[in-house]
Amino acid sequence: MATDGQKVVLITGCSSGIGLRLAVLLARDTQRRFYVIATMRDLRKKAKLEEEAGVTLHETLVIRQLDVCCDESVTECLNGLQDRKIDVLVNNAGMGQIGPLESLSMQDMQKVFDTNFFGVVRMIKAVLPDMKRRKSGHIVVMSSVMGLQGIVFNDVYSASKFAIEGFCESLAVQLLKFNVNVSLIEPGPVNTEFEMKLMEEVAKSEFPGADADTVRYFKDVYLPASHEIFVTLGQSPDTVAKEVIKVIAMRKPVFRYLTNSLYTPLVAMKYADESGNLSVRSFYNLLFNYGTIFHLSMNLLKCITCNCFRRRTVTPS
Ligand SMILES: NC(=O)C1=CN([C@@H]2O[C@H](COP(=O)(O)OP(=O)(O)OC[C@H]3O[C@@H](n4cnc5c(N)ncnc54)[C@H](OP(=O)(O)O)[C@@H]3O)[C@@H](O)[C@H]2O)C=CC1
Ligand SMILES: CC1=C(/C=C/C(C)=C/C=C/C(C)=C/C=O)C(C)(C)CCC1
Repeated sequence: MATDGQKVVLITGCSSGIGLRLAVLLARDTQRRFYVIATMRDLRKKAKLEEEAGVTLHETLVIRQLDVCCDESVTECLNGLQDRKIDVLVNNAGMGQIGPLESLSMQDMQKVFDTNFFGVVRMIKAVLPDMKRRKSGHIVVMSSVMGLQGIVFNDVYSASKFAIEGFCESLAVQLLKFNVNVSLIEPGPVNTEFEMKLMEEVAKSEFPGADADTVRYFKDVYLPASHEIFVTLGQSPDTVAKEVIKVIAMRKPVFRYLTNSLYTPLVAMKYADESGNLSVRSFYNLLFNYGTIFHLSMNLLKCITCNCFRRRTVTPS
């Protein structure tokens, strides 16, 4: 049970990736500021979290079942909490989707919205009455740079994150009246199971309905470039989790938090030219026209981020 003064943090999607690492790092806080309710939809996947939680399990971390797409599961989980009290709700659960639009089924696209948009809406709707009554609370949402700037072949995933951005921007104003804060976290690529799950889907697909040129652009141009982005700019789930902890610990939390400064200029283009041409054409050129420059600049970034440039210039041979 949470002790006085401890913040109760409920996190969705803790079976892997950012959610798992956030749960573990919060539970291991040296000042024991947090009591973590780490949730996942399938408890058969809890072994990894249990292992990484170590001695914090049943102390500052408990594991509960919660599927963000299921009303009963959400109700049951919240009713099982002491006084239904949650200080911080972290909406982390989510799924990606890539590929030519023509080859994706409406059902699969709806699943993305059910998880990334309506899943978050369902969670917020469920905790709101208690937070409003207590006049305290913090709602954190794992959005994405793709909630601010669309990326080719990520049309529906990106739309689901844009949707949650609009929802949160609207809601945040009303909630301030009740002393409830809303924060959007905007990571760029993060090296979790996210990319692998996407590649598994791609490997299974025969791209029904998509023409040969589009499939070629997707497979031979987009996929290698995207992988390069993950390798060069990708953050670790720990890095993102630590940024989230900073936001959770703030007395006056910020509304929007970009975790990856290397990616920020790509998002900023949109605000530099309100016509949208700068970003649309730059992304087009980066993908289709400047293959060599793209490749070189990614390699340069890789060197800067891994620090080998500095080591080479500073360390005498
Ligand atoms: N990785 C990246 O590059 C980026 C990720 N993000 C966002 O970060 C969040 C976490 O992703 P990440 O850790 O990278 O990816 P992972 O795939 O490692 O983790 C996703 C988590 O969400 C869970 N989940 C999916 N659907 C549901 C559901 N219906 N109910 C409950 N849990 C569910 C998964 O559970 P299960 O194991 O059961 O499938 C898993 O625990 C997502 O919202 C994603 O959109 C944002 C920017 C970049
Ligand atoms: C920047 C960039 C690209 C890819 C970006 C990617 C792949 C970003 C992934 C972000 C993720 C995974 C967010 C999750 O929410 C392209 C189109 C290859 C080429 C042009 C420049």
